[in-house]
Amino acid sequence: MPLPQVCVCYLLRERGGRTEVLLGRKKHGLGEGYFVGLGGKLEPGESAVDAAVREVFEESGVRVVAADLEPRGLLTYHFPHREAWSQESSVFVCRTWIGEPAASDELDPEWFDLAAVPLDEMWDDASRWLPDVLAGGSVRRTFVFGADLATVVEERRPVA
Ligand SMILES: CNc1ncnc2c1ncn2[C@@H]1O[C@H](COP(=O)(O)OP(=O)(O)OP(=O)(O)O)[C@@H](O)[C@H]1O
Repeated sequence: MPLPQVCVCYLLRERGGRTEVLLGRKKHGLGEGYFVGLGGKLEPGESAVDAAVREVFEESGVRVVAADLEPRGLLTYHFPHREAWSQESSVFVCRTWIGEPAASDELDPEWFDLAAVPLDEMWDDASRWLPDVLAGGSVRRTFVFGADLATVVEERRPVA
């Protein structure tokens, strides 16, 4: 069975010569309480890019267009102790949008300097790839979570 597909999109802006990323504490659902980027599940037949455009709008009220989304990779999450949580996430970064981020049912968006991303309040895998992606990199990685459903117990990179 293919894994359920989700997407995440990190909005980046420049402020005073520094780069900031838009995150928010997830109000409910998978990962409740963690700081996350904007994103969610793909609808049937929807591409990851189209889902990211839709989710960014639903969760923050800002409009991005598909051509401005920079694809930055694919993450596979395995939860052997809770198979329903296993999923695959397409990762995007976006620097152009219309509107001002506003609170939604999903999260209250906040800007963070890239040097102050709250990695200790995010999913455990984030510290292993997010700083690099926000600095311009890409990621292709598989993370396996343990029985506590929170700790990464194994990390795999694709064989070259
Ligand atoms: C396990 N380690 C993880 N580390 C970092 N980020 C993770 C994650 N696991 C899920 N994510 C992100 O969470 C969103 C999907 O979550 P999910 O609950 O399926 O979606 P959400 O409730 O927002 O869905 P809808 O808005 O209903 O579509 C999506 O952005 C996805 O990239």
